[in-house]
Amino acid sequence: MDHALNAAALPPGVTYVRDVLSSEEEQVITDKLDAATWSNVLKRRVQHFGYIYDYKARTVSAEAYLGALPAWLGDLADRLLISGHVSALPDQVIANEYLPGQGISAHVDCVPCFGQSIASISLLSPCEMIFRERGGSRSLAVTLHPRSCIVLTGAGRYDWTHEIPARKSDIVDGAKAQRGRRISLTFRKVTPPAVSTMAAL
Ligand SMILES: O=C(O)CCC(=O)C(=O)O
Ligand SMILES: [Fe+2]
Repeated sequence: MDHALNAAALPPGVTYVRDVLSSEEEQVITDKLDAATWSNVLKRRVQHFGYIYDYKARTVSAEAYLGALPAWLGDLADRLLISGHVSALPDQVIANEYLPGQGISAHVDCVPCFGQSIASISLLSPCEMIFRERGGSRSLAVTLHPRSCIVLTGAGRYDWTHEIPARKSDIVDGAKAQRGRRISLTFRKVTPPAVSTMAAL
Protein backbone atom coordinates (compact mmCIF):
# COMPACT_ATOMS: atom_id res chain seq x y z
CA MET A 1 0.00 0.00 0.00
CA ASP A 2 2.89 2.41 0.38
CA HIS A 3 4.63 2.30 -2.97
CA ALA A 4 3.02 5.60 -3.93
CA LEU A 5 4.45 6.94 -7.18
CA ASN A 6 6.19 10.29 -7.21
CA ALA A 7 3.17 12.59 -7.10
CA ALA A 8 4.84 15.02 -9.52
CA ALA A 9 4.52 12.38 -12.25
CA LEU A 10 0.74 12.27 -11.85
CA PRO A 11 -1.88 14.88 -12.75
CA PRO A 12 -3.14 16.87 -9.76
CA GLY A 13 -5.80 14.93 -7.85
CA VAL A 14 -4.59 11.54 -9.08
CA THR A 15 -3.14 8.96 -6.70
CA TYR A 16 -1.56 5.67 -7.62
CA VAL A 17 -1.10 2.81 -5.16
CA ARG A 18 0.68 -0.48 -5.82
CA ASP A 19 -0.37 -3.85 -4.43
CA VAL A 20 -3.89 -3.19 -3.24
CA LEU A 21 -4.62 -6.85 -4.03
CA SER A 22 -2.69 -10.06 -3.43
CA SER A 23 -1.98 -12.39 -6.36
CA GLU A 24 -4.49 -14.84 -4.88
CA GLU A 25 -7.20 -12.16 -4.84
CA GLU A 26 -6.31 -11.19 -8.39
CA GLN A 27 -6.85 -14.79 -9.50
CA VAL A 28 -10.10 -15.21 -7.55
CA ILE A 29 -11.50 -12.00 -9.08
CA THR A 30 -10.47 -13.06 -12.59
CA ASP A 31 -12.13 -16.46 -12.11
CA LYS A 32 -15.33 -14.84 -10.83
CA LEU A 33 -15.49 -12.54 -13.85
CA ASP A 34 -14.78 -15.37 -16.28
CA ALA A 35 -17.51 -17.49 -14.65
CA ALA A 36 -19.99 -14.67 -15.38
CA THR A 37 -21.06 -13.34 -18.78
CA TRP A 38 -18.88 -10.81 -20.55
CA SER A 39 -20.77 -8.37 -22.77
CA ASN A 40 -19.66 -7.68 -26.33
CA VAL A 41 -21.50 -4.34 -26.76
CA LEU A 42 -18.16 -2.55 -27.13
CA LYS A 43 -14.96 -3.48 -28.96
CA ARG A 44 -13.56 -4.65 -25.63
CA ARG A 45 -15.58 -6.95 -23.37
CA VAL A 46 -17.22 -5.46 -20.28
CA GLN A 47 -19.36 -6.39 -17.29
CA HIS A 48 -21.45 -3.90 -15.32
CA PHE A 49 -22.37 -4.28 -11.65
CA GLY A 50 -24.70 -2.21 -9.48
CA TYR A 51 -26.01 -0.09 -12.34
CA ILE A 52 -25.80 -0.37 -16.13
CA TYR A 53 -23.99 2.57 -17.65
CA ASP A 54 -25.42 3.65 -21.02
CA TYR A 55 -22.34 4.52 -23.11
CA LYS A 56 -24.35 6.16 -25.92
CA ALA A 57 -26.63 8.34 -23.80
CA ARG A 58 -23.90 8.84 -21.18
CA THR A 59 -26.43 8.29 -18.39
CA VAL A 60 -27.23 6.01 -15.50
CA SER A 61 -30.99 5.95 -15.01
CA ALA A 62 -32.93 4.59 -12.04
CA GLU A 63 -34.07 1.75 -14.32
CA ALA A 64 -30.44 0.83 -14.80
CA TYR A 65 -30.20 -0.40 -11.21
CA LEU A 66 -29.14 -4.04 -11.13
CA GLY A 67 -29.05 -4.42 -7.35
CA ALA A 68 -26.37 -4.16 -4.68
CA LEU A 69 -22.82 -5.02 -5.70
CA PRO A 70 -22.05 -8.72 -5.27
CA ALA A 71 -20.33 -9.36 -1.93
CA TRP A 72 -16.84 -9.80 -3.42
CA LEU A 73 -17.05 -6.38 -5.13
CA GLY A 74 -18.81 -4.82 -2.13
CA ASP A 75 -15.84 -5.90 0.02
CA LEU A 76 -13.43 -4.19 -2.38
CA ALA A 77 -15.62 -1.06 -2.40
CA ASP A 78 -15.54 -1.05 1.42
CA ARG A 79 -11.75 -1.36 1.36
CA LEU A 80 -11.43 1.62 -1.00
CA LEU A 81 -13.56 3.72 1.34
CA ILE A 82 -11.95 2.56 4.60
CA SER A 83 -8.44 3.13 3.24
CA GLY A 84 -9.49 6.67 2.29
CA HIS A 85 -8.86 6.19 -1.44
CA VAL A 86 -12.43 7.25 -2.26
CA SER A 87 -14.67 9.68 -0.42
CA ALA A 88 -18.01 7.87 -0.92
CA LEU A 89 -18.85 4.17 -0.98
CA PRO A 90 -18.85 3.03 -4.63
CA ASP A 91 -22.08 1.40 -5.80
CA GLN A 92 -21.25 0.82 -9.46
CA VAL A 93 -18.41 -1.18 -10.99
CA ILE A 94 -17.44 -1.77 -14.60
CA ALA A 95 -15.03 -4.57 -15.45
CA ASN A 96 -13.15 -3.92 -18.70
CA GLU A 97 -11.13 -6.57 -20.49
CA TYR A 98 -8.32 -5.44 -22.81
CA LEU A 99 -6.65 -7.92 -25.09
CA PRO A 100 -3.32 -6.86 -26.65
CA GLY A 101 -4.12 -4.11 -29.17
CA GLN A 102 -7.27 -2.94 -27.36
CA GLY A 103 -7.63 0.31 -25.42
CA ILE A 104 -10.02 3.04 -24.36
CA SER A 105 -10.12 6.40 -26.09
CA ALA A 106 -9.53 9.70 -24.31
CA HIS A 107 -12.45 10.66 -22.07
CA VAL A 108 -13.56 12.19 -18.81
CA ASP A 109 -15.85 9.86 -16.85
CA CYS A 110 -19.46 11.11 -17.06
CA VAL A 111 -19.61 14.11 -14.74
CA PRO A 112 -23.35 14.20 -13.91
CA CYS A 113 -23.53 10.38 -13.59
CA PHE A 114 -20.73 9.72 -11.11
CA GLY A 115 -19.28 11.21 -7.94
CA GLN A 116 -15.99 12.93 -7.27
CA SER A 117 -13.68 9.91 -6.95
CA ILE A 118 -13.18 7.22 -9.56
CA ALA A 119 -10.98 4.25 -8.58
CA SER A 120 -9.65 1.74 -11.06
CA ILE A 121 -7.95 -1.50 -9.99
CA SER A 122 -5.76 -3.26 -12.56
CA LEU A 123 -5.37 -7.01 -12.96
CA LEU A 124 -3.09 -9.39 -14.87
CA SER A 125 -0.96 -7.27 -17.23
CA PRO A 126 0.56 -3.78 -17.08
CA CYS A 127 -0.36 -1.02 -19.50
CA GLU A 128 0.14 2.68 -19.89
CA MET A 129 -2.56 5.25 -19.12
CA ILE A 130 -2.13 8.66 -20.76
CA PHE A 131 -3.51 11.80 -19.18
CA ARG A 132 -3.98 15.01 -21.20
CA GLU A 133 -4.87 18.37 -19.76
CA ARG A 134 -8.04 19.68 -21.39
CA GLY A 135 -7.40 22.95 -23.13
CA GLY A 136 -3.72 22.67 -22.20
CA SER A 137 -0.65 21.09 -23.69
CA ARG A 138 0.47 18.88 -20.81
CA SER A 139 0.26 15.10 -21.03
CA LEU A 140 1.55 12.42 -18.68
CA ALA A 141 1.97 8.65 -19.06
CA VAL A 142 1.48 6.45 -16.01
CA THR A 143 2.17 2.71 -15.93
CA LEU A 144 -0.68 0.80 -14.33
CA HIS A 145 0.78 -2.34 -12.82
CA PRO A 146 -1.30 -5.42 -12.06
CA ARG A 147 -2.87 -5.26 -8.57
CA SER A 148 -2.46 -1.46 -8.43
CA CYS A 149 -5.17 1.13 -7.99
CA ILE A 150 -5.38 4.56 -9.58
CA VAL A 151 -7.79 7.10 -8.14
CA LEU A 152 -8.96 10.16 -10.06
CA THR A 153 -10.26 13.14 -8.10
CA GLY A 154 -10.20 16.92 -8.52
CA ALA A 155 -8.44 18.18 -11.66
CA GLY A 156 -7.39 14.65 -12.60
CA ARG A 157 -11.05 13.63 -12.61
CA TYR A 158 -12.51 16.70 -14.32
CA ASP A 159 -9.83 18.71 -16.14
CA TRP A 160 -7.66 15.96 -17.63
CA THR A 161 -8.76 13.21 -20.01
CA HIS A 162 -7.44 9.68 -19.60
CA GLU A 163 -7.01 6.95 -22.18
CA ILE A 164 -5.31 3.62 -22.75
CA PRO A 165 -3.64 3.53 -26.16
CA ALA A 166 -4.80 0.61 -28.33
CA ARG A 167 -1.42 -1.05 -28.85
CA LYS A 168 0.33 -4.35 -28.26
CA SER A 169 3.26 -3.22 -26.12
CA ASP A 170 4.21 -0.50 -23.67
CA ILE A 171 7.40 0.76 -22.12
CA VAL A 172 7.21 -0.56 -18.56
CA ASP A 173 9.94 0.44 -16.12
CA GLY A 174 12.15 1.46 -19.02
CA ALA A 175 11.79 -1.72 -21.08
CA LYS A 176 9.47 -2.74 -23.89
CA ALA A 177 6.81 -5.12 -22.53
CA GLN A 178 4.35 -7.05 -24.71
CA ARG A 179 0.86 -6.66 -23.38
CA GLY A 180 -1.07 -9.64 -22.13
CA ARG A 181 -4.72 -9.80 -21.21
CA ARG A 182 -5.58 -7.00 -18.79
CA ILE A 183 -8.73 -6.55 -16.74
CA SER A 184 -9.66 -3.42 -14.82
CA LEU A 185 -12.36 -2.85 -12.25
CA THR A 186 -13.56 0.75 -12.08
CA PHE A 187 -15.45 1.74 -8.93
CA ARG A 188 -17.80 4.73 -8.99
CA LYS A 189 -20.55 6.25 -6.89
CA VAL A 190 -23.66 6.90 -8.98
CA THR A 191 -25.04 10.39 -8.51
CA PRO A 192 -28.85 10.16 -8.31
CA PRO A 193 -30.43 12.41 -10.99
CA ALA A 194 -32.39 14.29 -8.31
CA VAL A 195 -29.15 15.12 -6.48
CA SER A 196 -27.31 16.29 -9.57
CA THR A 197 -30.33 18.47 -10.54
CA MET A 198 -30.36 20.04 -7.10
CA ALA A 199 -26.61 20.56 -7.17
CA ALA A 200 -26.97 22.41 -10.47
CA LEU A 201 -29.50 24.88 -9.05
O1 LIG B 1 -9.12 0.34 -17.69
C1 LIG B 1 -8.92 1.30 -16.95
O2 LIG B 1 -8.07 1.29 -16.06
C2 LIG B 1 -9.67 2.58 -17.17
C3 LIG B 1 -11.10 2.40 -17.53
C4 LIG B 1 -11.78 3.72 -17.69
O3 LIG B 1 -11.19 4.75 -17.82
C5 LIG B 1 -13.23 3.78 -17.67
O4 LIG B 1 -13.90 2.72 -17.66
O5 LIG B 1 -13.78 4.89 -17.66
FE1 LIG C 1 -12.44 6.44 -17.39
